[in-house]
Amino acid sequence: MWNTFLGKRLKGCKYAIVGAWMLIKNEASIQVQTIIAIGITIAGFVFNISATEWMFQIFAIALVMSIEGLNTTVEAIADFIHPDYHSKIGFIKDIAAGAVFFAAVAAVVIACIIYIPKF
Ligand SMILES: Nc1ncnc2c1ncn2[C@@H]1O[C@H](COP(=O)(O)OP(=O)(O)OP(=O)(O)O)[C@@H](O)[C@H]1O
Repeated sequence: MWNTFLGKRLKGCKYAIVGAWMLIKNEASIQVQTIIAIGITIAGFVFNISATEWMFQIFAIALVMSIEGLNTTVEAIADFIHPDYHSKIGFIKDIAAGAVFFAAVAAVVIACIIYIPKF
């Protein structure tokens, strides 16, 4: 069953879910973002935000957490291939963190656009 086309895709999903759980279980930054995601989702229900606002909010949460996951991946690869201090490793880690910063700024702006008018 697992060697069929569908079986291989299902196996891929299983690995992806395990990877997502490992991120949530082990990475402090992902844990903080998960708590923020839960908080902002509760706020969405409390303030009864529109379908369009839900779409932007869900997209912003997914964007930040996805890029944070990739940032963690880059850090893990960098530490694996070169555990010692190296200016190139520092550069690679800094630009990976910079990618998260872009998404985080966009998410904060989206949250402000949705929630500031509700006060
Ligand atoms: N091996 C290294 N060589 C050079 N600079 C490094 C190295 N490791 C880390 N740094 C510098 O320290 C910063 C933080 O790196 P670190 O791996 O601790 O990531 P972090 O942002 O603290 O992420 P996390 O908390 O998820 O581990 C990097 O952005 C980089 O500037």
